[in-house]
Amino acid sequence: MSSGLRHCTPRNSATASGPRRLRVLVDMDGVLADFEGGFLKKYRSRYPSEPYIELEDRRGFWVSEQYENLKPGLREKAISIWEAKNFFLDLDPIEGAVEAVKEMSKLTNTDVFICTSPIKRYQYCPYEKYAWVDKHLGHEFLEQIVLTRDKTVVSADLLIDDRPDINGAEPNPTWEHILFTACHNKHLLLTPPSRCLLSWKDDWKGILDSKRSQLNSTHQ
Ligand SMILES: O=c1ccn([C@@H]2O[C@H](COP(=O)(O)O)[C@@H](O)[C@H]2O)c(=O)[nH]1
Ligand SMILES: [Mg+2]
Repeated sequence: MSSGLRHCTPRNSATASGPRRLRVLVDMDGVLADFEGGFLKKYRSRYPSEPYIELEDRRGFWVSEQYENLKPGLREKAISIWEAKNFFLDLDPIEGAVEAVKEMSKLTNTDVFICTSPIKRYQYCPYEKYAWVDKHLGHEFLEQIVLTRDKTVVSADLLIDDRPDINGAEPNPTWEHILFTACHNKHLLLTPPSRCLLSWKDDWKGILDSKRSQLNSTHQ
């Protein structure tokens, strides 16, 4: 006879039958898709007589701010590039990203989600982010997309993201932020215990393994 109590094991806890699953969020722009390279190419082609910033001179997450500082009025021109049709769809994959994410998703006890912030002008961007994932990672990855403007409310163990400051409604996100190196953040000094990935050639598996050990030791 049932006691009326539900004895359920939280899906994400270590159990006698095995370790808990690791959940990894992987950002899209600047981590999987080459936002900065794609922007510069289209900006220079659309505004050939305007000044521009070489990728090695990029500083700060906001492209629009650095362009506005370069010349007043360039903020709107910069924004017009990523608001245009096919901007997000045409982005090239970052070197090694597609292979790494496919490999990551095949690891045992690992769930990978693509966690990306769409722009608020939604005519093209959300559709094109889905289309990009379909094109480069395959149809099955469409199940793994999280579109949000606030990544702090998404629960996971790791977030691999090129944006240095990730804030939102949740002051204590569950994930550890792994800063993915990009042209705009490579000059920042990380203070331990903050960790980074220099590229997809870097030891991302080592980071997942260490997180897994950390979680399995604290949850036993
Ligand atoms: O100057 C900029 C640079 C980027 N953006 C937009 O921000 C998001 C970044 O998304 P992440 O998920 O954090 O990678 C993307 O939609 C860019 O278009 C911006 O608005 N202004
Ligand atoms: Mg990003």
